[in-house]
Amino acid sequence: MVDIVVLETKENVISKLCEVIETSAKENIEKNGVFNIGFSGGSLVTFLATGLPKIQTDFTKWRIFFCDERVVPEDDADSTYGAYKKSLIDSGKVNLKPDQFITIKQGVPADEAAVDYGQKILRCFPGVANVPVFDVLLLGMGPDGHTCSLFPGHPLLEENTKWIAPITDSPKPPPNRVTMTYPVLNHAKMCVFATAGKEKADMVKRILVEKEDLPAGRVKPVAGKVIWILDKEAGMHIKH
Ligand SMILES: O=C(O)[C@H](O)[C@@H](O)[C@H](O)[C@H](O)COP(=O)(O)O
Repeated sequence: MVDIVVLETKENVISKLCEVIETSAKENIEKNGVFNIGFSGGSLVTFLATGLPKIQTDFTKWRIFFCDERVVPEDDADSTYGAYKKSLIDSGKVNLKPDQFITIKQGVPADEAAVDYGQKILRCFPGVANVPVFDVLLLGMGPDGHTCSLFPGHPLLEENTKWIAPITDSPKPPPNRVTMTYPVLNHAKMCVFATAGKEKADMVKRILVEKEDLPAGRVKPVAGKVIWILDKEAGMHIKH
């Protein structure tokens, strides 16, 4: 099921995004005692740094994974974990500790980091049948329609076995990353795109209106839902 929400401003997108997260966190913590959520990088870092401090939740029950991560040192400006550490942990804005972030192995190449990350995830989902079921995966969409580190025309789009795959030729720098693959994305309970800005409007139209086969458009959880939260600029071609 695909829900599309078009709101006036980027601030409205952030508020709606965090409202959705807050509701899911409450439900999953009440049911399972833990909230397994995946973070992406890019503008989502700022969205969450702005919105998460305002939500009501027990952050100590959160376990945060990465939908994709750059294979760089954590103190590198390109590190997605590094960006969240600075904006959410070091800032003291929310009650999250470093060990609540399931981070990738440092100092190894992408292929080794990917295998290790898949094993780390498996340890967090004991007894998982075939694919871990995340409560929420927060996704971005690049201007080329990529999501996570799944890029148009890349062989990784056809990866249907590995949960986490390496990429060493990312067209979006840096080149070396690990990424969740569609088997994981499409087994989540809920995937959420938070997308703002007129530079995304064309791609949003190609994916959501013209149904072109692009990476972000392939996110369709088999037993879950996907929500696109857009501001009016990114959603200018969406009839609502
Ligand atoms: O680490 C990354 O590069 C991200 O995970 C990436 O997939 C991002 O979500 C999109 O590129 C959208 O980024 P923006 O929202 O900044 O355009």
